Amino acid sequence: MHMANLRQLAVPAADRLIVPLDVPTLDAAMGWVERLPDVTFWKVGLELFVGAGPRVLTELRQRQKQIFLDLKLHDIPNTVAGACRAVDAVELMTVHAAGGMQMLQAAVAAFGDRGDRPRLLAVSVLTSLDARALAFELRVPLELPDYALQMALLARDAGIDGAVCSPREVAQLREVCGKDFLLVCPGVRPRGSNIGDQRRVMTPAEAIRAGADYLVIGRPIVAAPDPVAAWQQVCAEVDAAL
Ligand SMILES: O=c1ccn([C@@H]2O[C@H](COP(=O)(O)O)[C@@H](O)[C@H]2O)c(=O)[nH]1
Repeated sequence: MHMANLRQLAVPAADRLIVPLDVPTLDAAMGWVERLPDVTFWKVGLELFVGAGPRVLTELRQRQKQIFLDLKLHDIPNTVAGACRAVDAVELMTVHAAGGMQMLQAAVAAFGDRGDRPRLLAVSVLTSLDARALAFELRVPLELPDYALQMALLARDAGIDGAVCSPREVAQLREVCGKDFLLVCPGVRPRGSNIGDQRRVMTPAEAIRAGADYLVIGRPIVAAPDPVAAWQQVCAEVDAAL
């Protein structure tokens, strides 16, 4: 199934949720996989990949889990292409749109027409940034939603399959980038939960209704007093929004 067609299909909520394994060791990661057996899609980010190495991908694969390798590659084109060539058997992986057209095209080209290639996502604007940081720290002379859109369009023009964006921008990106552009949203917080270091958040139901294909939800589930109940609650909220 082409992932971008999820919204047109009756895909249950659980298959649209990705839970990050933001832990330092393989044991800790596999502990979560056992504790939340209904989670089918796990995200491996920098902390776990640096701490546990590629073995974590093998372990997840052996358990028939889908994998989002979220390394947010951002380097010169040759280096990013080399890293992409080394990636095997993951469903999704990330590069930074801010790496520019040549870097994005190098990432796409690195996979060639490999049938098992991951869907490539470009991070548009990190969900931990707000308009003030974009303007006064990064000195980007565009409004944040416009910049996020430009980053997504750059990625799409480079042949990237989709973008990581805040739910706040997902409706606009969906409208402009089209129905087949995969949109994956972190920065999702059930009502009343702690936003932590996230800055541009919406609830799971709002994010799905706005056009997200997948939601990435970590701490509201894993830091909840009862993570299984928190997971089930998010699934119910998303199911009701579909
Ligand atoms: O813009 C981005 C890109 C990636 N992330 C990642 O998503 C999860 C979010 O975890 P929470 O605990 O739900 O905040 C985390 O692994 C980030 O690395 C993001 O938050 N924003």
